[in-house]
Amino acid sequence: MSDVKPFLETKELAIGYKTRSTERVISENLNLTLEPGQLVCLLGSNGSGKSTLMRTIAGLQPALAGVVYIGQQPLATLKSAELAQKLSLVLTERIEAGNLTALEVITLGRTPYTGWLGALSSADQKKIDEAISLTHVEDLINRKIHQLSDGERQKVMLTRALAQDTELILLDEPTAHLDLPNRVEMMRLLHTLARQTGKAILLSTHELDLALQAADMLWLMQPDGLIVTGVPEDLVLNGAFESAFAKSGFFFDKSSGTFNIYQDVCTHSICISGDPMLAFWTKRALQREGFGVTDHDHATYRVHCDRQDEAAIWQMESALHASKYFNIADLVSGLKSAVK
Ligand SMILES: Nc1ncnc2c1ncn2[C@@H]1O[C@H](COP(=O)(O)OP(=O)(O)OP(=O)(O)O)[C@@H](O)[C@H]1O
Repeated sequence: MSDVKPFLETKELAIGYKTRSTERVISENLNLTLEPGQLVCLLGSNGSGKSTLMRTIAGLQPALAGVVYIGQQPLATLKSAELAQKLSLVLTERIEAGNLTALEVITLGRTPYTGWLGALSSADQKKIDEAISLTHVEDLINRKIHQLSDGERQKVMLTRALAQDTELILLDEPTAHLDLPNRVEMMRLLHTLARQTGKAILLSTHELDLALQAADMLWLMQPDGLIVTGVPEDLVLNGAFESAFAKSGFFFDKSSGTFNIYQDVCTHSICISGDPMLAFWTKRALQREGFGVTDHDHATYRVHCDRQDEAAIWQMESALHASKYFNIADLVSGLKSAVK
């Protein structure tokens, strides 16, 4: 047991929606902890309850049962100004920022310390400058918020949360509007931030691959409403990761860490050997074409891939054929004619 005091803890928490006559429980008996310096990714399929959990932890909607502790204090006992000094929340939705510039929005992050009309102290200014330099938004700060792209605005909202300087940062789908390089950069930034600043960061995301690489812990919302937590690699090896996204038509390949589409596998198995990177992409192409791929070299067809003088070469062999190919497209055509 770790004796580190968590920044966030839930005890027997139930989340969901209640009207006068109905109660819809999304998930219950949740005992979750988030420790200093941790980056935790909350994953789950559409409608599994990620936003509901985020909103409940942030105090935007009531828990159906149980308690959320922020620091060591029950959330329900914290005044909103106190909460704003402990927890910042970045949502994906477009914010109504009127005619404000990015810098003005970032500066609003200091409101819990200065009050609405409070003047910025040099300490406030320092926090703002640090946040801007951490997220590299120097070129955006003088632009109006409504003139920024979704991805640019997302970065500004993260900067505002950093300026707010809370122990706990919650982000609902922070990579939703970003292109691939910016998604990778955002995850890397959040990971580094958690490490460098000791803040605890919880984010919900559909970026399974990036979450597997960047998160210290995953909180996996399962289709049955349970949340399984653990180090990403443990959850892959024990099958929890795969079952959180169980759906017919695809499967999670533990050996490559990728989701693959199921194909109708034809009766012919191909043994692939040779250069590991060439073999990886060759396997992908052959599986897409419906070939079974095996490690056994007594398979009817064997493909050996190699590099000679920088060029890639595929040698295909069977009892009846032996051919050389210089790209995957030709190899696939060759195999298709060979098995006819
Ligand atoms: N205001 C509401 N009242 C009743 N049910 C709701 C309400 N908002 C969401 N739900 C339901 O609660 C469940 C969880 O929704 P939630 O938005 O938390 O899922 P999510 O994991 O964030 O989904 P997504 O990945 O699609 O964003 C869904 O079945 C949804 O239909």
